[in-house]
Amino acid sequence: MINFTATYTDQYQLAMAHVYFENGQKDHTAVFDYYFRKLPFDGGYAIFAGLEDLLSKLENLKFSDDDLKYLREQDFSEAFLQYLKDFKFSGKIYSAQEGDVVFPNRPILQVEANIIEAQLIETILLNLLNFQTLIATKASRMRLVAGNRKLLDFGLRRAHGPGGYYASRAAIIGGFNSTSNVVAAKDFNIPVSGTMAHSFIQSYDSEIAAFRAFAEGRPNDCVLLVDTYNTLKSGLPNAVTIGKEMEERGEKLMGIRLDSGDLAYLAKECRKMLDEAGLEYVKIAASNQLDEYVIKSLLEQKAPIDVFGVGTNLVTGNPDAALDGVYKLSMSNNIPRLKISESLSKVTIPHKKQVFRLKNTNGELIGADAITMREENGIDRMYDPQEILKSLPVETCETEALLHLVMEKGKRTSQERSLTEIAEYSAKRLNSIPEEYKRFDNPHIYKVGISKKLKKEREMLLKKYKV
Ligand SMILES: Nc1ncnc2c1ncn2[C@@H]1O[C@H](COP(=O)(O)OP(=O)(O)OP(=O)(O)O)[C@@H](O)[C@H]1O
Ligand SMILES: O=P(O)(O)OC[C@H]1O[C@H](OP(=O)(O)OP(=O)(O)O)[C@H](O)[C@@H]1O
Ligand SMILES: O=C(O)c1cccnc1
Repeated sequence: MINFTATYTDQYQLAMAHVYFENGQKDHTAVFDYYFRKLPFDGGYAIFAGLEDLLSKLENLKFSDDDLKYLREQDFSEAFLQYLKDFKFSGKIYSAQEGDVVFPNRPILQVEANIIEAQLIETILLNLLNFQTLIATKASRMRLVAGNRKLLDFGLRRAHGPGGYYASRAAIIGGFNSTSNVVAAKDFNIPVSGTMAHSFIQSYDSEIAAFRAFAEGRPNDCVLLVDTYNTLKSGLPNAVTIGKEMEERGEKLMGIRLDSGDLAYLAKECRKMLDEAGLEYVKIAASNQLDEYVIKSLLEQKAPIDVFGVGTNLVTGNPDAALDGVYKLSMSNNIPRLKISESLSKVTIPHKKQVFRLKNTNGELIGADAITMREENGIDRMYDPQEILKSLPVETCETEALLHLVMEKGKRTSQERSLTEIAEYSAKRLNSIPEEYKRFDNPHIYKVGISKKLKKEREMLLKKYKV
């Protein structure tokens, strides 16, 4: 595993920090916002993931002796290297809760720290949050269509290198039940599960001999892969024989797995044959390049599949290579700052901020999050940050503040939440979002607006900096 020390950063962060240090600006303060601009998978929402992981790493972030030795060979002053020797993150973080449903162009997290610390944690923050949010979102789309059927993560072998470790964590947040990834299961306390490979069957002289050996060796989690030679003529009949042998020993065959061919047709035929043999309890698992669309289609075809094993399309976030999450400066030394762009959608929002989820008086979501200055009390109208003529009256809405203080003086403000707690919270939050935002085709666009005060501040700064 990679050693997460403070060199898990981009060189330009160190170069900028060096300059701040040499210019006597090391105690200048900064506020940065984390947000993304485009929802992945052309979907209507994203699931925020990676926060607990990030906080743990920030609590322990420092430059090792080895790091300092390496940096000494680069172009940094001795005084700066001495500063880095004692570096630790001692700032504040306000954040959405991990697992929450989030939308584009609104802060998900805000960092307040001295400028060097805030800058040096940018890369690790983006690296952890962007990837896990992408994968948790992908996983949640499969959970939406799979109903209460089991979803297993099979992705480690297809993942982008060690990214598979974090993909397995994020998959659980999105609603997967277990993983085949042993190291992630061990480290994150995830249920581990697995079946068998084709090689196991090939390595015996006959399929039935392989099945028998496995059933005898693993009677408690025996899932037989039935498609190595011929699913309906060989694999399934052999699995039935083994199932019956296990019954005679007072054991139960847990399942069979299909990994090729027409999964709906084969699952229906296998279910019939298993039921006719009195093996109604034997589960049917399916795998082979599954994703949310194939799972949805299989279930629409009424395929009697109990368990879906998903690898490639889960852990690579296919077809989206990355979440475009960014980290933008919104205040420097208590002065609000702005980044100008030709496109209003890319003009940043200055100030320390709060984000509110808006609900009607019955407590139902109205499909909008409002961004205010942090100290503002309530909001009566929210304004579209991009289309200046659009606004929405919200004075009668109930509001839920979404950004919470999660780190102060570089330490968590509350106990680390377990992955199970995060996954349960995420399911609850996703459940509260109306269906229109969750459909795959042309989902409703969730509204994000800014308060009048923030709008005015932004316009003032736009005037000041626009050339
Ligand atoms: N009934 C079905 N409806 C929709 N999609 C299906 C159905 N059955 C299988 N699929 C999906 O169709 C794709 C089939 O891919 P492919 O043709 O490579 O598989 P295959 O026929 O099993 O070949 P191989 O033996 O090389 O794995 C997979 O993504 C699979 O999950
Ligand atoms: O299709 P994915 O969603 O990526 O799921 C993972 C795949 O990995 C395994 O195949 P592989 O050919 O690597 O090994 P095997 O010989 O055990 O089938 C498994 O049988 C799945 O087909
Ligand atoms: O346990 C399995 O069946 C498994 C694990 C990893 C990849 N494919 C399948």
